[in-house]
Amino acid sequence: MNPQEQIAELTDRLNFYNYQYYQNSSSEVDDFTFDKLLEELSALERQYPEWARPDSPTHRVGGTISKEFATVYHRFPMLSLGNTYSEAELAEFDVRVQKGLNGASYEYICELKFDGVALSLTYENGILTRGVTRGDGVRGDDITANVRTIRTLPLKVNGSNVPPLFEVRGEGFLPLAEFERINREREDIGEPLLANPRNAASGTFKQQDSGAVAKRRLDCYLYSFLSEPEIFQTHEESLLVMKKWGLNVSPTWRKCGSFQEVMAFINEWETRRFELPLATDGIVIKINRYDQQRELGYTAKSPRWAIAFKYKALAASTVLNSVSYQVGRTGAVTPVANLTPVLLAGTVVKRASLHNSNEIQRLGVMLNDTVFVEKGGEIIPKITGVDLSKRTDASKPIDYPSLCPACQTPLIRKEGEAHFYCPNEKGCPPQLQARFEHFIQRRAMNIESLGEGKIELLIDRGLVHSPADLYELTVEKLLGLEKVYKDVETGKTRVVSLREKSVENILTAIDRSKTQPFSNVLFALGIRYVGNTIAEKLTDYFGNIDALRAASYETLVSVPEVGDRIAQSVVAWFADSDNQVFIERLRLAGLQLVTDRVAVEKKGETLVGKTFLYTGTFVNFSREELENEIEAHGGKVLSGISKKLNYLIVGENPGPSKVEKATKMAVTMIGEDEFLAMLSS
Ligand SMILES: NC(=O)c1ccc[n+]([C@@H]2O[C@H](COP(=O)([O-])OP(=O)(O)OC[C@H]3O[C@@H](n4cnc5c(N)ncnc54)[C@H](O)[C@@H]3O)[C@@H](O)[C@H]2O)c1
Ligand SMILES: [Zn+2]
Repeated sequence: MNPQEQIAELTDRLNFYNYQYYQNSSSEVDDFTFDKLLEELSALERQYPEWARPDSPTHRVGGTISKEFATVYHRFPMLSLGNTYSEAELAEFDVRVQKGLNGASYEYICELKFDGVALSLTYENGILTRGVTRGDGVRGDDITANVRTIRTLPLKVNGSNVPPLFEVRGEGFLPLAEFERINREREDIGEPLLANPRNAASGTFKQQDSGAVAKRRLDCYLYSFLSEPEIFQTHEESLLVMKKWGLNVSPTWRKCGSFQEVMAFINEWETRRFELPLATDGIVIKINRYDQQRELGYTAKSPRWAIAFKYKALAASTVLNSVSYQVGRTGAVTPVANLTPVLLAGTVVKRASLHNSNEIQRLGVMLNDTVFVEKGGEIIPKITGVDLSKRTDASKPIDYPSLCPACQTPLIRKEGEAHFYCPNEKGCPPQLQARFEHFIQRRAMNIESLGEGKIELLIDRGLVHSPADLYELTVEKLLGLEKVYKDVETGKTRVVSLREKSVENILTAIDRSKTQPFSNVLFALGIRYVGNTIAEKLTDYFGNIDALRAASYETLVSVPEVGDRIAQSVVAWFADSDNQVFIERLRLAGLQLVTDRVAVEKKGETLVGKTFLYTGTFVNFSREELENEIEAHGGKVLSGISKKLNYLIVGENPGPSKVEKATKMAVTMIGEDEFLAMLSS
């Protein structure tokens, strides 16, 4: 390839990666590879400026705007950041700063580089009026409704000297715990897993249904303040005041007076960042004084007064000793790599996920190979490659089992799915155990006193085969049972024994589970693809198990959020005679198979993410109607005045103490008319 072709090829390729990344929230390559290719293109363009294409990604912010949202022009452009992975290049940046400031002294503010989605938020008269994505830097998508679902983002800012109009910028992200929760739930119902927290956050912010967005608890850290005229002298001052006004500023930033201090900050956070509740991919270094920022200025794509130092994904190399195969609740078989223990990002890694057999093939990994293990945003490290230079005759191909490792049933693979499955749903021990664990979890029947090995013990002794058997347990059957567990890895033993107190706890919890609402029972049944949310939708629609059982495929697909796959799965589940017996046994045991709640019909989303309390009487609504109206529009009714309350709706003859408390806590008070206007806004 000649340089012109090379430039064209790189331009097309990087534009494609950008498109996938910003438009479809998916990464075709890892960030390090992307950044290296961009650098390569940049170097070629410097050498052969005549071949640089007008659509080159080197001069432009990578994002795009979409048709699904209204387009908003930014008051101030939203730029990217220059980045580097090396200390030497960072030192060069420092030298450029020195020169640019003609020898004047300066300070840096170092912050973590949060790995999410850049957001611009506008406040008018203290009220959050607009949330916009970075887009192409000049204009972005208006995602105000979605941004309002972020609980830590104040809908109203209170404080002294708040300018009538200002903009704050920050990073919207999906906390790691939330990312893991969503993936556990997806795994539970057989949905494909979200790849990483950044892409998950990006995809979530772009959803049309802000009710669905609210269910994923997005969060946001703010790191920049803009107003005209400027009201601060330094970035530090802006961070302190934002914090004081209740805007969520991460406490991890530090002022650094020298390059050495910057390096110390970078080194300190290389491993500490894994303790943070969100994914980070580097450090952002910014000149503190605004006048010096102005003096240094901007390129077309990024400020000259700031730079990102990005951490290479932390990697270690170690030996793959064996592969274990875990069988999940749905029968899906997941290969797990057992490694020679190795230190990575401050923790000892002994295991890594291999996802599925495609992944083993893609990596070309063999037993006894030396492999690279990386820790990214996710908790479980992953194998990213094989060190072929260390491969010896000892390397042997991984024999993917054709039989279930637990029950020896031949595994099957459904078309279009990456996983192999054990089809022996009713007899495969790990599937059985996982079904029990699903049944007893808090969001289902809430019998968690059966956790930690106790269920295993009951299955082991043949006391329970189906969750319905739980309701026939007695003190006599349980008292005195004991089992010694030996950890294969550590050799340590653990005794699980059922004495009087734990037997009492178990039986009480089982008894109490009979009052769990129908939607919990429905979720507990473990019908594939019927997660918590779908169980609630089905409950709202059918109201009881008999109506659901009688429902045809056509009826089911007409239920909100129920698609083809779920409907098929529900029909198939009820057609199974064992499941019918199961339900009858649960009915006899006294479980709730009918709902007692009156479904609130959804009317709109104008109140999503907002919280309300009311006081007094109203012209258009009874109190109950008012509550229903709030919920029907996606809002939430709180039980008292707290920091979490956004609006107090004040009717006639309001309670003086509520009004007084709301005034003291600066809660926004609105009348019935304003509330009506909000409903339809
Ligand atoms: N893997 C892929 O396919 C692919 C494709 C496109 C881009 N990317 C990655 O994205 C990068 C380009 O994205 P970019 O233009 O958003 O640049 P960037 O993410 O490297 O840096 C700019 C962004 O950093 C964020 N940020 C986080 N913490 C911050 C803080 N404390 N202060 C200021 N900003 C902070 C802001 O959102 C800002 O817009 C590339 O370098 C690459 O690593 C990857
Ligand atoms: Zn099996």
